[in-house]
Amino acid sequence: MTADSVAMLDVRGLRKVYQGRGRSVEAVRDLTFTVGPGELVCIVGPSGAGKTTLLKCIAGLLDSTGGAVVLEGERVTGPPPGMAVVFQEYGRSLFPWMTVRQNVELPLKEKRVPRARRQVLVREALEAVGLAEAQDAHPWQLSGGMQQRVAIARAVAYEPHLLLMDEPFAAVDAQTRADLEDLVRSLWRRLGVTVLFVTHDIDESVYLGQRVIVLSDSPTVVLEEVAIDLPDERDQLTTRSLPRFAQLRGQVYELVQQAKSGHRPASPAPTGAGH
Ligand SMILES: Nc1ncnc2c1ncn2[C@@H]1O[C@H](COP(=O)(O)OP(=O)(O)OP(=O)(O)O)[C@@H](O)[C@H]1O
Repeated sequence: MTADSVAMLDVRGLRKVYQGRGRSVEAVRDLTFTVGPGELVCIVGPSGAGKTTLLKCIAGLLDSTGGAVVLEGERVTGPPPGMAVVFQEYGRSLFPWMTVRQNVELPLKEKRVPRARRQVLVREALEAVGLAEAQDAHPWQLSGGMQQRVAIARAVAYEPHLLLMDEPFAAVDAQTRADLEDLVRSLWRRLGVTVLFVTHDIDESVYLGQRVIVLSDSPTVVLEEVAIDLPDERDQLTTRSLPRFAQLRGQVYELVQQAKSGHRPASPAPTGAGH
């Protein structure tokens, strides 16, 4: 990103301390990073690193203790209109009593999109994820991978500026996962949406991302950012067998191992938030 371009997402000195009865847990210590418009950025980190905490703060679902999340120049203080989230638990994110079409349409009704436009957006989104035929089915009649595609269609139909994905493919089988990864890449390239994708899968982060942000263990800071200089045209077989893919995977793997053993960056990331 150039210095004068406006960040789509600006996370500045983010800190989150959970307060319990007589006990506090510092989950996120000091996170600073930006995501430019149209970028696809992956975040990896060891289990418990605070990835979900970070995403909830970005999505405005959780108040931070310090620092700021700024989306398109506006500080996030609650769920922002320009954002959609796809969670890991597709089973719980779709309403079982609604059809596929109704599930995809629901957020558009809440956004007060006129009926005719809603129909176009729903149809296009279901076509984009290959589920046009299943629009009258109920989620429980579909496989796990298909349900997750409905969740992706719902997010895409909403026309978000920023799409947040929280380990969205952790619960599907390997073959479905590969298909869904390709679906995300093709939607991203076609729609020009900005994507922030959280995963614990190192291969997935390298395959998908233009950039991988590696988090330390909790209390979390950014350990390192790795630029993924693989060709934009990616496919599961060719890309994953490139020597450069193996190098990048090795580099990210090494960083995640360091994170697990408690390694912190040599000089702390600038907080810009004065704490
Ligand atoms: N509501 C809560 N109250 C207290 N501590 C919490 C709460 N939620 C999370 N934590 C703690 O904050 C830290 C980060 O948790 P978080 O779930 O964000 O990590 P994660 O990277 O998403 O983990 P995983 O990869 O295992 O899903 C952990 O130490 C966790 O125990």
